Parts: sequence; C-alpha cells; structure tokens
Amino acid sequence: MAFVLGAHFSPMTCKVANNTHAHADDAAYIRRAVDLSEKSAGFTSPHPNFGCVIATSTGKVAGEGYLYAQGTKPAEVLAVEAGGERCRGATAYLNLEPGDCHGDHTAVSALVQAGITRAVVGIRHPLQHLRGKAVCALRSQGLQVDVLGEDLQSKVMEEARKSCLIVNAPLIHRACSRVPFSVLKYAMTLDGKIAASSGHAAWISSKMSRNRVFELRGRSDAIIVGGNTVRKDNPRLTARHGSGHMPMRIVLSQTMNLPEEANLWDVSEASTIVVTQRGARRNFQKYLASKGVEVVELDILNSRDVMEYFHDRGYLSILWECGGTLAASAISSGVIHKVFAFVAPKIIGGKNAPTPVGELGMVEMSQALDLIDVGYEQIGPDMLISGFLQPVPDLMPVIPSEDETFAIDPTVTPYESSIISFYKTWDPYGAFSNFSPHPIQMPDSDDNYVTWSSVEHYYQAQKFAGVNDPAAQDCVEKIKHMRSPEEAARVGRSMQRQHPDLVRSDWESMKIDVMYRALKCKFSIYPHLNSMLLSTAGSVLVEASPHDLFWGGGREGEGLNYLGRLLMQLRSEFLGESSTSTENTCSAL
Ligand SMILES: NC(=O)C1=CN([C@@H]2O[C@H](COP(=O)(O)OP(=O)(O)OC[C@H]3O[C@@H](n4cnc5c(N)ncnc54)[C@H](OP(=O)(O)O)[C@@H]3O)[C@@H](O)[C@H]2O)C=CC1
Ligand SMILES: Nc1c(N[C@@H]2O[C@H](COP(=O)(O)O)[C@@H](O)[C@H]2O)[nH]c(=O)[nH]c1=O
Repeated sequence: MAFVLGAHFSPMTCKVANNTHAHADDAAYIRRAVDLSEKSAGFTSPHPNFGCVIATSTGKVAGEGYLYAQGTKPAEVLAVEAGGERCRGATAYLNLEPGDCHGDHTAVSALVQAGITRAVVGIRHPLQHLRGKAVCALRSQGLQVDVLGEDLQSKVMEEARKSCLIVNAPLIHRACSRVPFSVLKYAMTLDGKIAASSGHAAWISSKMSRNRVFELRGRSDAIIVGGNTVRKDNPRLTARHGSGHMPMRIVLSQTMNLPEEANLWDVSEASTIVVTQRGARRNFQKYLASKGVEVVELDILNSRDVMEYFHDRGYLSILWECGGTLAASAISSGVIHKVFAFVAPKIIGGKNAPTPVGELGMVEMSQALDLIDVGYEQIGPDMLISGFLQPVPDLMPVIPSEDETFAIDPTVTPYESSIISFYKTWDPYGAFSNFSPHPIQMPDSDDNYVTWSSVEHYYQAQKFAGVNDPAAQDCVEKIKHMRSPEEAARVGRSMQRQHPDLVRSDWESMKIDVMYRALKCKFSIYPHLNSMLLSTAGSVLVEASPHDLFWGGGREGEGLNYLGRLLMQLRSEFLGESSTSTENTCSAL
C-alpha cells in the first residue's frame, strides 16, 4: 500500500484532465486547506487535521476554518460562518473527508445549508466507519463532489493529494497499522555521536534546534525515553513553548533500576508513565505511584507491545527521544514511521561514544533503510534531516475495518459484540464521550440557565462551583471559557491537583450526580444522540479509557466505568424501563 505518485491516474475517469488552469486553482485551495488544518498543532492534543476553504465562482476566498481540537466546531462550520451569504454557489475545499464526531452530520449539513454547490475533497476519511459517508451524503444532497485521485487526476492533483496524506499521516498510519504514529528524533554530532563517551550530551544541537524540539513535543501525545536516558540525562521532556498541549512522558525500563529522584517524577507540570515488565522491583513501583507516577506492567517489554498498548489508550502520535539501544529495538519492531535527525557541525570522537541507532543486525549497505520524502532544513548552525521510514499508506484500496483486521489476524481477539466501547470522539459512538462537541444548558445557583460548551466543561467547572473564594470563581470562569473540552479538562485537573483548597468540600460525594445531570441534559436535547443511545439497548457501554479508572473501564475491565454506567442508567430511563422519574434538569437550547 505504498504511496506512489500518479498510481491512480486513469484518463477514462478524468473529468477535467485537460483543464490545467482549473486544476491548478483547485490544487492551490486544497493546499491552503492543508496548511490551515495544521494550525492547531501544538496547542491541543493531536487529532485528525481538518481544514476548509470556501472559494466563490470568481475565485475569491469567502471563508476559512480549521478544527482546533476534538470537541470544537468543525472546520466546515467555521468556514461557512465566516463566508455567510458568499457561500451560495461556492466551492468548499476540504483536505480530509469530514468525520462525524457529532453523530448528526454537522459538517455536511453546514455546507448544504450554506448553499455550497461543489465540494473538492483531498482524501477520503481513513477510518472505515467514516470512509465515504460524507462524500455520499453531500452527493445525495445534490452537490458535485470531486475527490482527488478519483474524480480529479493530474500531476498537480497528485501533489496536492500527497500533501493531504502527509498532513494526516499519523491518523492514516494509525488506522493501517493499529499502533500510534511514531517519530524517532535525535541530535548528533557530525561524526555521528549522540553523547560523549562519558554519556554527557548537553548540548549537541543549538538552542534554535532545541526550541524546534519543544514544538515537536507539543505536537505529540507522548514522549518516550529508555531507563538509561533517565539515569544519564535526568530529562524534563516538557514542551516549553507556552501554554499549549503538554504531552505525557513515558519511560520504558525493563529493570526498574531508576533513580529515586528525577525530574520526570515531578508530575506537577506533566504526567509520567513508567512501563516495565511484570514483577520488576514492585517496591520501587509503589514508591513511584506514591509520587503520582503511573506504572504499567506488561508481560514482556518490547516496543510493539508498548505501542499496541498506547494505541488502545487512544494515542495518535508519539515522539521517541531515546538513545540508540531503544531506538534500534523500536526500528527493528517496525514501529517507527518517521525520523528527525538534528545534525550539529561538531566533532566529539570517542570509540565508545553512543550513536543514534544501535544494533540492527544488518551486514551489507544494500540492507540499509532508505528514508522516503527526505527534507533538509537549516536551523541556526544545525541541519535537520527528516524523512519517513515507512511510506504513508495509500488510501486505495480501502483500509480494512477493525472487524476485518480481526478476521485477517485470528490471534487478535474480537471485541465481544455485546460490549460497545467508546473513547475518542472520532471513534464509533464517539458522541458518547464527554469531549463530544455538544453544548448543554445547566441551571446556576440562581436557577438561570447557563450554556456550557461540552459536558466536560461543565463537569470540570463544578469542582470549584459555590466555593466562597474569588480564586475558585476564577477557576469556574476560566474553565467555562476554555476553547476545547481537552483544555477544560487540563485546567480543571491541574487546578484540582495544585489547589485542593479551592475544590468544593462535597465534591467526591457529588461528582456522580453532577455528571448524571449533565449527561441527562445532553441526551435529552439532541434527538440524534438520544436515538444513538437507545440504539445500543442490550449492549454494555464502556468508556474505554484505560487511565481513568473511575469514569472509564480500564484496560482489562479493572476500571469502575461510571460514565458507561450512567449512560446505561439514562438509556434505561429513556426506554421507560426504570420506575424512577427524575426531574428534568435542563432546558432546550
Ligand atoms: N542526543 C540525543 O538526541 C540523545 C542522546 N541520548 C544519550 O544516549 C545515551 C543513552 O542511550 P541508550 O542507553 O541507548 O538509551 P535509552 O535509555 O533511551 O534506551 C535504553 C534503555 O531502554 C530500556 N528499554 C526498555 N525496553 C527496551 C527494549 N526492548 N530494548 C532496549 N532497551 C529497552 C532499558 O532501560 P533499563 O536499563 O532501565 O531497563 C535500556 O537500558 C545517554 O548518554 C544519553 O545522553 C539519549 C537520548 C537522545
Ligand atoms: N542532547 C540533546 C537532546 N537530547 C534529548 O533531550 C532530552 C533532554 O530534554 P529536556 O530535559 O527536556 O531539555 C534528553 O534526555 C534526550 O532525550 N536533544 C536535543 O534536541 N539536542 C541535544 O543536544
């Protein structure tokens, strides 16, 4: 399934192959949508990148938009809002076929209602359950839909299509390989060393290059290092580029022979997970847990198992900042997709000085791994060389669905059909997530209805509601105005951790009720969500969050799954199976 330029060129199906001018314009707008789609990178947790440009028949841009975070307005909605009346008869350019996190085809409806008559789609959605749905829906509403590589074929279109594949490479790789997209990054001297023989490595690359690394960190769900890098460097692994997204820090250690004091054990700024082998230094595991570090035990610590584990936890994109030993193991396991090498014009020498990649078992140069789509960029005195180790999988033919994958690989246990798991908003039933973009209206202490952007916004803010301290009121207001549910959760959790005195004293006993009322509102006021919930009758609902063991179900069913339970309770109430009638706590929006 390697990406091959021009592989799908077929003059038979080409509508406007000889209209070079029109193609150049279409390609330029798609590229603009690609650029827009990347704008949230570093500010919010990685998510599919959506951008939308609306161009009038005279070639003027009427409106633009991009998805800022999961649970915020779709790019298409923002673009038509910006375009207003100028959208009538205009063309919408989308780098990626819209998904349907809302459960109600919000993006498609927005384009249709705005009077868009043509849509140009860069690539179809890589996830099987979403693939082709929006294209079909738009066509059934009478829009002309041109998909690059299918309806529009030419060299310029293939280049534009390729940029669409690259900007969503993490999602596409993840969908195809069932592991998160992984980037190996290292800084080395001109003579190929990542540290002096002593192990000292601060610093090889320049400050400008290191700032660039902070940006790469901000675009990742997590940073991974091995135990030896913790022992030698005592790294912080934070994205020190402002108030943006802070990735998880992950340490892989087989021995658990780690220092008692380390920057990574300070979880006030960012969280840390240590992944180890079952049974390794249990007392030290307990010690780390007492500091707020999460410890995960796997049967055998190999890179593929670790990546499959983090795939199941919903991770999209991971940055490996490890030394050569772990890097070699990760490359050998086939889990590294891309490389970023910062090369500094310095020579350190040293026969035993560490190098970026350890033993791969290759003996002839013909076995060397060739990078694809290589980029060269000068950053201050350094050179950044980047490229893919594995080509971005092409989307044709169709990526098998999860079910089909299980059928192909019988060693993978299929989910039990009676269990419906949900977690990320882009997954099937993603609208059940508290991060789904459905505003609710809830009464305040004076019984006035207040609109909250999502259930998560409301839930996080209630931790501080009613506390007689202006700082607590500030927390409520701050959370209320966060742009995304993810940011609301980040602020709510960190304020709770850092200022427990501002949390209402009855929070632990009230939080389930707070959540229940918010969910009741959400599933009452959106008929399509209500139908979706009722359609699951007979199935067990599980929030597949492996790290939130209260609201989520845990990796192996060890979580309490309170979110799933509340949804099932509501479902049963809506179905009239429960004799308890609860007061309606919300008004229609
Ligand atoms: N310039 C740069 O960009 C960087 C330089 N460095 C330098 O590299 C040196 C450390 O290199 P290195 O020891 O390779 O780095 P790492 O610590 O990153 O990787 C090796 C460690 O990873 C753990 N590990 C877990 N699973 C595996 C596995 N399946 N295979 C192999 N290791 C696994 C082990 O920890 P445990 O022993 O605890 O079980 C092992 O010791 C330091 O001098 C550091 O300064 C490091 C990162 C980046
Ligand atoms: N030495 C070296 C790097 N090393 C990587 O950065 C980590 C330290 O990160 P932090 O503690 O957050 O500053 C270190 O453990 C290793 O993973 N990176 C670079 O860009 N350039 C460098 O010269």
